[in-house]
Amino acid sequence: MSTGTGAGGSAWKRAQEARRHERELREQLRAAQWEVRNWEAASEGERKVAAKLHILTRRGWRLLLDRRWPGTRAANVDMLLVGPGGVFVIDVKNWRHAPETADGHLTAGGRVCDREIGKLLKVTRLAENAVSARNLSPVAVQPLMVFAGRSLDTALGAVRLLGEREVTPALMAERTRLRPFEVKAVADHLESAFPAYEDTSARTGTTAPPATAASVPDDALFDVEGIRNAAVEAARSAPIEQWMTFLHPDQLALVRRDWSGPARVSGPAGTGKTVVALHRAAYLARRTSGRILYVTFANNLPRVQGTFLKAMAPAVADRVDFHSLHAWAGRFLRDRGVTTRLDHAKAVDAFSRAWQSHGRRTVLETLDPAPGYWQEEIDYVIKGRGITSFEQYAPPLRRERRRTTLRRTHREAVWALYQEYERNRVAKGVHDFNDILSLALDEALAHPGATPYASVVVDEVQDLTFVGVRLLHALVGDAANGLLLVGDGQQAVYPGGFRLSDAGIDVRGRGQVLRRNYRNAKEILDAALAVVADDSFDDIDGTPTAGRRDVDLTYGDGGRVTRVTAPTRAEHDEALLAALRALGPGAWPDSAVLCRTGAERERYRRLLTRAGIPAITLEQYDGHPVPGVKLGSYHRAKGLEFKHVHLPDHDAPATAPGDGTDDGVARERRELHRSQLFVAMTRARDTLWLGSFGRPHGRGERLTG
Ligand SMILES: Nc1ncnc2c1ncn2[C@@H]1O[C@H](COP(=O)(O)OP(=O)(O)OP(=O)(O)O)[C@@H](O)[C@H]1O
Repeated sequence: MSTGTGAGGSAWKRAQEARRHERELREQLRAAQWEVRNWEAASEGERKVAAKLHILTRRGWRLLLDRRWPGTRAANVDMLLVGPGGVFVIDVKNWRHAPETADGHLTAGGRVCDREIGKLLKVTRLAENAVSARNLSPVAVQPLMVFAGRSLDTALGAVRLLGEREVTPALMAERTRLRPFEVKAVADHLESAFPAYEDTSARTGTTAPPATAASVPDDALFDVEGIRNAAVEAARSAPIEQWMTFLHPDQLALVRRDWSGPARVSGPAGTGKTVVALHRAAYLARRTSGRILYVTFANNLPRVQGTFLKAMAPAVADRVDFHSLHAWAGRFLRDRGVTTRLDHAKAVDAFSRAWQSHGRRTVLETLDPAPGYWQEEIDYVIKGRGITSFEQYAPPLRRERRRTTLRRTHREAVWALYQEYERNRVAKGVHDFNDILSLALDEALAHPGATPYASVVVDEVQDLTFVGVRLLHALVGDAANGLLLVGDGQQAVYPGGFRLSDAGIDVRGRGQVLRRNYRNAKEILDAALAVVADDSFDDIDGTPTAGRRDVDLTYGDGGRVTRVTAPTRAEHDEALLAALRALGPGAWPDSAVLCRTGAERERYRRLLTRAGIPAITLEQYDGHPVPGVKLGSYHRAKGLEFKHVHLPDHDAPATAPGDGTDDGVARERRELHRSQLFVAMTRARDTLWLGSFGRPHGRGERLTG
């Protein structure tokens, strides 16, 4: 065995490598100190920090020293640093007393120094403004206050406070968001936007420093090991996604906009609404000392979106709370000391009993003999809209997105069923999901200002109920930049609906529509739009919208839609497995199998397991990459996307032929099915697999175009 191959040998090699690296870093620091030595505008402290940061310029960063603050005659910006980790606006402090942070204030030696923070934030805004011309999101611009001669790493609101020792490792550890040509373009742009204040040509001096023993730094504030670890860490982590840094000018304008009250962002599938919502949440978090609440309906999405925000804006991520609406409402009530007893199973039982005594053999059965439709009527129309008296429910109440005409006699029967359900539920001493929202709304209205939220961002708003939206509105009211509602009425996957104006939310003049699709290949979007082409819908702001909408595509041609029709279910399933195997394990993490129901999802989970194809459910997925195919229902797939999407049995009929369902009810159900299928299809970026198989009684309907 030769030396260097055993464990001891490789440890020796590593130690040698570490020593070489340390020597190199110390030489670099010495060279950097030499380069900034003539920087006369700077204090000694600034020079020390600049020398530390100068080391980064060997790793693709650009350091701009002592820049003029545009629009002022005398003010300056100590440093602007642009590199793989983004743009940093740096204020160097060389204070006699150690900086301290408490209760949101910065102090030193008993003196409050908040003005310094305010000044840095102001100049950061100017830098944000400048780089927006390069389509950079504000999240890519971070304010740093660096303390010469100190060792610390903390934050005050959006400002990170670092010691001279910590600053270099901290910046090296930032995940990569700019590629070399982008660093150059952004730095060049900033160089002209923030002109040099003094003649800082000394920073570009190239004369080699004399290699005397006296100039070798022996500096406790130079963290060689920290730098080495940060470099290893940075090399290990993948660059963050492009959309986490760069936005389309239309998106950027929305993210940075000042809204005088509640606002609405809509747009067809894949047009970057969630991207705008996430950047907006980060932007708002930077501008307020309050917290931001980011809410969706589905309970798996908050985890995923929280993971994304952490990657794109780690400095503010801890001030944005991601929750599903119901989970948040439950927590809010608990915090307020309101007792609740949410018990879905018992509530369902209360309804079943009510149906037995007040639904069956009534006029309701002539429209739909199955109880599901009537339970939805109670959940989404009556309780979802907070209706508490028959007078409110009686005609002419518009039942949004409910196609079936309910005459007065029908509504009376529904009301009797509802009252019986409520009696049964109360007798069991339990609450249903709608009760939780209503209780939370009452609590929020009774105690305005009871939550710490400065702003609320709602994603997938079309799936919330009227009461849910009112609750979120109640948290911030009509405050400027308070409520942002993001979503697309075409992607509603639950029955029923509401209009914002009925909820007292006025977004007139504050609504924006996004039109550029960044997700789907053309063939996929065409196939999906064909499904809903004839289904016009009313958006929550009341705008009537045609099913087929104008969308600008980012990805032109390309993409593949595969339709497989098998004679039997077994052959259909085999074809699905063959399609997954053809993709291969490398593609599985960005592939999904989506099903209409949870039961179907379980069925396909078993199928994949038996076939040896690893799979994780969307309930388990939190936005971090994991090996294996994602498996979930259409409902759970909302807001997500995958390179390859498979929809087995995608055209299963919404209603069985001859089951006694009224035409209106059947039509409504088919429409909802099409919306759900549309959502599932538009999750696909590159390939879409649509499976169907012959059913004994035929398909019952034709779903796809
Ligand atoms: N400016 C951008 N540059 C590059 N990609 C972008 C940009 N904006 C959005 N995207 C990408 O477009 C895709 C769709 O974005 P997003 O999920 O925000 O759309 P959406 O409108 O919320 O979609 P849906 O309503 O269908 O859920 C994502 O892959 C996102 O990364």
